[in-house]
Amino acid sequence: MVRRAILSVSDKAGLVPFARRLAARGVELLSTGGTQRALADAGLQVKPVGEFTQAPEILGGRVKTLHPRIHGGILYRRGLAADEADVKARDILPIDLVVVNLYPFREAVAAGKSFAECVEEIDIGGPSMVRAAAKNAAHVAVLVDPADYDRVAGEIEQSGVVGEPTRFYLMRKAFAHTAAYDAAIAEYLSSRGAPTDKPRHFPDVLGVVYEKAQDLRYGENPHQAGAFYRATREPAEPTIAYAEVLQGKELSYNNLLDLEAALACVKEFDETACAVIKHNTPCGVAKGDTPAEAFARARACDPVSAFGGIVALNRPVDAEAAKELTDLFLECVVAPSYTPEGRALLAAKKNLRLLESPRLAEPRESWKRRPEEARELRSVVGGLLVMDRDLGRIRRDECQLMTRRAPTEQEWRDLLFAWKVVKHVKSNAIVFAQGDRTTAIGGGQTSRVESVKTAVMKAALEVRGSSVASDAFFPFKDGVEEIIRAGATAIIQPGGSVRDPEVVAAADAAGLAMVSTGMRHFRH
Ligand SMILES: NC(=O)c1ncn([C@@H]2O[C@H](COP(=O)(O)O)[C@@H](O)[C@H]2O)c1NC=O
Repeated sequence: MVRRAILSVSDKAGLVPFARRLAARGVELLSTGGTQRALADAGLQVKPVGEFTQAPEILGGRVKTLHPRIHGGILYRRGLAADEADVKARDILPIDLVVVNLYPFREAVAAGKSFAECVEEIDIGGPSMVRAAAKNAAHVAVLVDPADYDRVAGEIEQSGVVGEPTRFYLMRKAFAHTAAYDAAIAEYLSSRGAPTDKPRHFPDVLGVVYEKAQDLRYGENPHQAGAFYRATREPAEPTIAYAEVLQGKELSYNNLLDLEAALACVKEFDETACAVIKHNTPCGVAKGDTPAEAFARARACDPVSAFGGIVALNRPVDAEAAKELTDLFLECVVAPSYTPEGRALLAAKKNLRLLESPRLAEPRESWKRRPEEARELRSVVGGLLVMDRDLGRIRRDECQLMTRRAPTEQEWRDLLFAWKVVKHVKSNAIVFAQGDRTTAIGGGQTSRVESVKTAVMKAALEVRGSSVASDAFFPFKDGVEEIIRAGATAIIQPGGSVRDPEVVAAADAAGLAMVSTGMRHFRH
């Protein structure tokens, strides 16, 4: 029976209605300063912790619940003679429900508060109660997330107790909560040698705590088990990790990888755009006046590869786009939303996995990244490689002209389009583009010239007159010569090869325009 609850929360969302439901079931409420005031202001009967412990809050709130009457009441093993004798001898009353969420330490760091202010936001009493209650989950329920209030209140209303499955669910959640909290503190402290130091870009300790979103049928191949973990807090930018699955077969490991690649590619564009991905690399990218047109143009770049592809669109899918999409066998589609007609048409393709990522429709400026979201992690055996995500973008005025001839206006448009796409193609990467669409893509080859040849060999569209992006410099002039042979007229590339003079001479001899970005976009 839940007789007594302690409530001590920084995030007061949902607190009052929840406490009201507890009080209605006769649960005695104990609470700390701010939480107690919030409850009392709402007209609830609530006992201040200081009154319960006969020890007032001291040190400006640093010590409020750290008391044997609180921790004894939480931790004693109900029914164990020795513990029962202890609590009786010391007049310790049971606390069967602990409702706590912690000082907003991460928010203080994100807000750029001083070291001393951030340290003051390290919660001590809260995690102690959470850990105590979680340890004693055989007898006590612990709530760290307002999303769970309703479930717990419902159980207490039904039976007066919180059932064992819920208590153990809450126990797991509580330790994950304190682990993530402590990991954030460790990472913050290890990112500087002394309080006044400027934080290091990469901390000495990486606080990586992810929660399992789902077990996957298997990993990259059926003999490899797989699971998908996601950050405990949803990022502000569009992400596959928090996209809603509207229909279709279960997502696989490879689907998730490809969806991430598709999403990353369309996120480059503010205008209506579509990316078709196969094996984690684009096989067609295009802008269009409508989503339907963008998809049709992207698909046409490599219609053979588009079969079984993964598609991302950055505009709502309407009936017209849905008709185009259902015309082809696709594995997955992700878009910011679907019109009811679009949704109904796509529903006919039962296996097609349909995902909705509403943040795709929000302006790029609102995609504010926390530091950990600007990092990319990859594992090696026994280690993690960490780097900044490739968020590099180039403006036209940042490019340097390498050749005698400068690009025409149309070529500039095509070059900058191709440059946005080439970043997402596996290295060595070569992208031909013309008229806001890719006309040929060559990637994943072990030499640059091979990537050019692959692009041209596979081209389903006319490549003559295209402009070309290369993700890294040309080590030899052979790649450029192949581009010239294909009839392309302009090139954008990082520049910086010792053989740049030969490469430029080849381009000049053919009347090509070539610009350098000074930025490389390897993607291994
Ligand atoms: N010092 C303590 O004994 C203590 N006990 C609970 N807290 C925290 O105080 C916060 C609630 O404070 P208030 O009810 O005053 O708004 C909660 O985030 C809780 O985790 C404490 N604060 C910090 O350690």
